[in-house]
Amino acid sequence: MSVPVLVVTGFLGAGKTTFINQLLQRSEGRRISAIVNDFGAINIDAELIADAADSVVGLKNGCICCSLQGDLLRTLKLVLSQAVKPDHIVIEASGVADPRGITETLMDPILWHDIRLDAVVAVVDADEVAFNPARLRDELWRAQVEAADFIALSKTRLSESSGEALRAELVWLNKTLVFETDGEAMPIEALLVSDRPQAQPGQAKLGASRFTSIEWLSEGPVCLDRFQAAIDRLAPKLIRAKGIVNFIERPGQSFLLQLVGRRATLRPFPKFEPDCRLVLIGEASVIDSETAHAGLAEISTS
Ligand SMILES: Nc1nc2c(ncn2[C@@H]2O[C@H](COP(=O)(O)OP(=O)(O)OP(=O)(O)O)[C@@H](O)[C@H]2O)c(=O)[nH]1
Repeated sequence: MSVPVLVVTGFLGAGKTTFINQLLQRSEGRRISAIVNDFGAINIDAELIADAADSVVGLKNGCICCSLQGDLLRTLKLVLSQAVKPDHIVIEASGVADPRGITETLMDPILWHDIRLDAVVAVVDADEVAFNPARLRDELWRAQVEAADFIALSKTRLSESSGEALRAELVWLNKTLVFETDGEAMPIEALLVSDRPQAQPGQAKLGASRFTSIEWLSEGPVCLDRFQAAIDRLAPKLIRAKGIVNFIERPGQSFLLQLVGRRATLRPFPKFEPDCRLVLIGEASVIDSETAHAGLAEISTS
């Protein structure tokens, strides 16, 4: 019997990891292996999912829709070679991935008998679209939504906006299977088993080259005020940042930074990690590694 695969796609910071964690929590005893692709060289998402899934494999430093297609195949083989096969495999695509590259990989003959693409879910950040309606015209955003069988709307409760433009767009794109990620009625049965049409091979894919991912590592804790000031300065140039940091002022406690568009949060991280690591993602035309590192340099200066 082939193992069904659920692909979770969605723009940078849309809420894919959060959604997968919710799904895993409601999976009622199914054995689920997760494959998580972070665009940057540091795989924060794999760590955020680690406790909830049966097994988690992180694929980093590239994108599984293009440069890491081979790695995805090898990882799937590895997951399938476990003593006990999973009931389901969930793949979190990076936020820059065009899902068509992934669905094509899943049809590779070496996996034909072992897995079957079951469904594609696109997580859509309703708050971001309300704030930035131009996102509806973004080619990558559209490719992710168009490839999806289901749309999971995240952050629907963050703003007053009714999300009318978004809903109209989804109807126009013929996306009727829409649900809210933080709604009680997440359609687990539909998400973990469904029939789907074959993807059309040969369509041009929107690669990761539009975005750049910048890593920053620092040994030991940093100064909280300087860190916040640096993030504030860099935020307008970024689409996404995440990482684990710890501060001189809060010994023994690590914090998880999440920045999506204009929203940044810093929350206690359940594990203590002595060093700091951040991934910053932006449009390559807006930010480069040098500018980002210059912006972060002050944090580490004692
Ligand atoms: N209020 C609210 N916040 C959310 C929701 N979904 C996700 N978030 C927050 O949005 C931020 C990004 O969520 P993630 O789940 O890491 O997003 P992602 O799509 O995996 O991000 P990338 O892998 O970097 O593209 C985090 O701070 C989450 O806590 C939601 O439905 N409501």
